[in-house]
Amino acid sequence: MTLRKACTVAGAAARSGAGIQADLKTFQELGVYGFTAITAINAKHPSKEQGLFIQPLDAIEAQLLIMNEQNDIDALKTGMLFSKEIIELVANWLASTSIQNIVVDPVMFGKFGSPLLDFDAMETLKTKLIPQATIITPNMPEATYLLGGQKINSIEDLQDAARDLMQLGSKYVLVKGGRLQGPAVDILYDGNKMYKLEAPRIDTIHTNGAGCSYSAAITAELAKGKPMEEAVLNAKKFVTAGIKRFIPFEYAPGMIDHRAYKVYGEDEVQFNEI
Ligand SMILES: Nc1ncnc2c1ncn2[C@@H]1O[C@H](COP(=O)(O)OP(=O)(O)OP(=O)(O)O)[C@@H](O)[C@H]1O
Ligand SMILES: Cc1ncc(CO)c(N)n1
Repeated sequence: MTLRKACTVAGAAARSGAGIQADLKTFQELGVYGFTAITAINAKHPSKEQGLFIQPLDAIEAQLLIMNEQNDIDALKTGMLFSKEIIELVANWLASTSIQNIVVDPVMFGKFGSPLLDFDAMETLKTKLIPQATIITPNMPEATYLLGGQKINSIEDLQDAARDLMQLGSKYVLVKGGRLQGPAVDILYDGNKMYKLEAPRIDTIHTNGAGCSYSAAITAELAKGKPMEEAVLNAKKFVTAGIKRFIPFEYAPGMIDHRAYKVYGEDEVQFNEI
């Protein structure tokens, strides 16, 4: 069997729970080969004011060109892109390729609200990148910002947000309800059918990288040729297992364990059309 290739265009995260490192670990665990293009280095520490190092555009462009030299990328995800200029570069490059499966994780904030997207980049994200996406995977605050301030406080609000976000032009929308109370519910919508994914909530603060790894797992599954519904369900199982076996960190919330799915097997996730 040919080894499928998945690619991530995202920021590096020093603790490796989130960002490029999380993506690469996820690709490896799910059996696809991973390519990376690093847009920024996120190395925040409580004792340091600024730990975000944005990479020059020519460095990012060089990585994109190298990754796609053989024109054999099966699926690609974007994570932290930070600026209008980087989003434009990635969007223009994507339009020049024949990549079929494009997962856009519209990363805007770190776990505790540090900005990972420039305030003037939102419009470019919405008009240049998202229309090229096969699926977008916003969490609740990201969905709210993409929808110009629409509040999300319930599962019904997640459903409304999924419907409204379809207007931005992706083929599928996955709105993640990680910040709601109760079970961990996400909504998948294809413009026609709507699905609810539900996993038991795990009582932990160590969920760093859950979102990045979720979109990376969807990318890996799409690279293997899985249909979207199955790709999202497998990805949810992957991320739920990772949260369950979290890796605590001393002075800050720790991260998910990317090995968990392979080591301990899958967890119960309900997937129903609603
Ligand atoms: N405590 C938890 N127990 C079980 N599942 C959770 C928990 N917290 C989040 N999830 C699930 O993890 C996935 C990621 O969701 P979340 O909304 O936290 O994304 P995110 O904010 O983008 O994550 P991050 O910023 O940490 O990368 C979703 O499927 C969500 O339902
Ligand atoms: C580099 C990077 N990407 C994404 C996130 C969001 O979790 C983060 N904290 N850091």
